[in-house]
Order: sequence, then C-alpha cells, then structure tokens
Amino acid sequence: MTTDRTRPLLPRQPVRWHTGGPGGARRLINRLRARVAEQQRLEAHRLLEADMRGLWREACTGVGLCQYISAAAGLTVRTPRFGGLRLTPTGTSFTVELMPGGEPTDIEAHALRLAHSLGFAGLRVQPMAGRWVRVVLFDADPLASTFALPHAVTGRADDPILLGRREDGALVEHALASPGHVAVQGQNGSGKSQLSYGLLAQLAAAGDVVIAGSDITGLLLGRAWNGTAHRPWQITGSKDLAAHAAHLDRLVGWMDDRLETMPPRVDNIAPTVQTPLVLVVLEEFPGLLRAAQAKDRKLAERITSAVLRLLSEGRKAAFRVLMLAQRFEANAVGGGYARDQFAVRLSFRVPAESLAMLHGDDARRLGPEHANTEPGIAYLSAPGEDCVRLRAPYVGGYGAFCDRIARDGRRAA
Ligand SMILES: Nc1ncnc2c1ncn2[C@@H]1O[C@H](COP(=O)(O)OP(=O)(O)OP(=O)(O)O)[C@@H](O)[C@H]1O
Repeated sequence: MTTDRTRPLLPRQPVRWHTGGPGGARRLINRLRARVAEQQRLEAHRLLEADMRGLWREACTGVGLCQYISAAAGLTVRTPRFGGLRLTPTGTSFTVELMPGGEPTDIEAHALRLAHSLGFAGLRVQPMAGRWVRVVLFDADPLASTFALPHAVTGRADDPILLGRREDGALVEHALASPGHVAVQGQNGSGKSQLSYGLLAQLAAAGDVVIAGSDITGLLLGRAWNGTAHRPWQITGSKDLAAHAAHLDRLVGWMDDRLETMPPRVDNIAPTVQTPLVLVVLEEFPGLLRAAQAKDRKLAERITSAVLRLLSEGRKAAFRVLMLAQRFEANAVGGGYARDQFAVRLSFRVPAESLAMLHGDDARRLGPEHANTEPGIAYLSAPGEDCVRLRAPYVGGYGAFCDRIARDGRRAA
C-alpha cells in the first residue's frame, strides 16, 4: 500500500486551468468580469441605499414627519422606517414603514418637500401590505407633458367624457348624466378654456345633450356654434346684460316645466333625445355678475336667483351647470350656498387660499406649489376622487375648437 509518506516525489507540475481552449478562457474571463461588475453594482446600490436612508431621515425630521421619544440616553427622533431601495429602468422607489398612528397621507402631505430633499421632482405613495408603503420618486413632473384630446366624441349624456390624465397615467372621466354640477376655477391663462373646449367638443354631437348658457366673452359659446342645435340656447356678449337675465329665466322656465310634468313615481329625469340633458355653461360668471351689479343691482339679483335655482333644483330635471370663474369666492359666484352645490370641482393655477376655498382645508398643504403650476394642470375633487392632480387634454388653439364644433356639433333637426 502506498501512503503519502511512501509516495515517490514527483517534479512539481504548474497549475493548469481547465478552460476548454482559448474560447473557454475568454468565457471564463467574461464570467469573472460579470461577477466583479455585479459585486460593484451591489456595493454601489448598498451605498446609495445608505445615503437615501440618511437623506430620508433628515428630510422627514426637517418637515416634521417624526416623533420625539424621550429615552434614558436622551431625546431620540423616530421617522417612518426606510426599508429597501429599488432601482429599475423605469424609476426609483423605496419602501417605508409608517410610524405608529401614521397614514400614507402623512407622507403625501409633505410630498414635494420630501422629494426635493431627496433630489427628485416629486413622489407618489402607494400603499402596500400592513403598515408598509412604497414611495415612488419622479425625476420630472409626470404631468409636465401635454397630451392631445383624442378625436372621439360621445354619443350620449351617460357616456363618460375625458377630464384629464392622472400622475400615474390613468385617465379621469366623468359622465355628465351622473348627478353633479361642475365648477372650474383658474387664473388667466391657467387652462380653463382648454378644458372647456375639450368638454364641449366631446359633448357637441350627443343626441341627448343641449349645450346652453351664457358667455359674456362670446368665445366659448356663440359664433363657433352657429348652425348647430345648441346655438339657440346660448346667449353671448356683454352689451345686453338684461338679455342674459332673460335667457337664464327661460332656462329656469324649461326646468320648471320638466319638474311640473315629471311622470308619477319618478323623481329624476333620465336624459333622452326628447328630454335632453341641458348643460348650462356659465363662462366667467363672476364677470357677468359684476357687470350686472354695476348696471342695476336688481338685474344682478335676478341673474343670481336664476342660477341658484338651476343649481339647487336642476339635477332632478336633467339640468347641469358648468360654471367657470377665476376664483370661486362665495360673493363672486352667488353665495356660499351656490358654491356648495358643485360636486365636481377643478382648480387650475390659483392662489393657495382659493384652492382651499373650493377643495376644503385638506387642500391647503397643496396650495403653495399649485399657485405656480403650469397651464393645463388642475386639482380635481369629485365623488370618488379626493383632490386628484391631473393634466387636462389639449384641444389646440381656438381655431381647432371651432373646427371640432363645425364638424361634430349636432345639427338642428
Ligand atoms: N391642457 C393644456 N395642455 C397644454 N397647454 C395648455 C393646456 N391648457 C392651457 N394650455 C396653454 O395655456 C394657454 C392658456 O390657456 P387657456 O386659454 O385655456 O387659459 P384660461 O384659463 O382660459 O385663460 P383666460 O381666463 O385668460 O381665458 C393655452 O393657450 C395653452 O398654450
């Protein structure tokens, strides 16, 4: 038997790598390089994660999203716990455990300032299982790019029309037949007209919708609608304000007829071709009221009371109001009661105070940033949509709107 001790000493052989020839050597080197690259990537990820964890903690403390805990060693700060960082080709996100008693809205409330502290343009919070949420970071505002209104039109009042696109890319729609008047506010050049062009262009062809209303500017309603079935129900211009009051009275009369002739056991008229949904558009309504007040106080009261009646009783009679104003101050739109009647509320760029006025105190935190937002970006509050930020579709210039109405506007029978 040969043991190690008895085995004859052989000359030392050089170590040989079994690489399978020159091609095999290249493969091996490539594998080693890939492994080194992967280790470097993991190390870089670990360092970035540690940086982000530190920044998150500092940012949360900075905005007051923290709890101070008194321990034997002194005062410590607790912030929502950073979990893991995820880097994908589509973006950066990380998980966070909410603090005891915390809600995702606590993070949303400071979204912009937290995102800026982390070096990003914005963030969104996605609830996960249990107390965990995912914080998704944006390099650029997802609503920064314009999107064109598709060429589709709705055929019926209960078909949804497009209001805009949310930050996550989902489309926000609204069926006019669903109960609820629509309020739109925004400073000059903030995007009210574009939104209105889009809404009216989508509805212009519907057989069971009449687009009526008052427009002192004569741009949204009026000339563009010549030859359509809608035009006789529209009044424009600022010369004859009494005509606006008379026209609104006429619409109230139409509503009253419907309420009086409501079939038994029915308390809500469903729009049909015979009893169409009447969309009463009030373009720059505070301007109409101001002009009427300057002329004759009684005229302003008459206009206010007609609009109040349309707002408070219109829903049952298939009347909906779309009111546009720079600011929805109570005294500018016919009082706080009038303002309360709007279920769907959209705010383009407005001062922070105006945002809270239309969307409630919860919207106050969004005010400073929204006061400088780009044209076309709005906050929407509606049943099922709690102060959602969206981008309204872009129709094009005024000419493009006129072309759409000329092409799609329902013709008089
Ligand atoms: N949804 C949008 N997408 C892209 N650009 C928009 C959008 N809305 C508005 N804009 C840009 O902003 C400009 C002003 O918009 P718009 O005329 O709708 O504002 P407005 O609030 O109606 O202003 P005013 O009260 O002066 O009539 C448009 O000409 C367009 O360039």
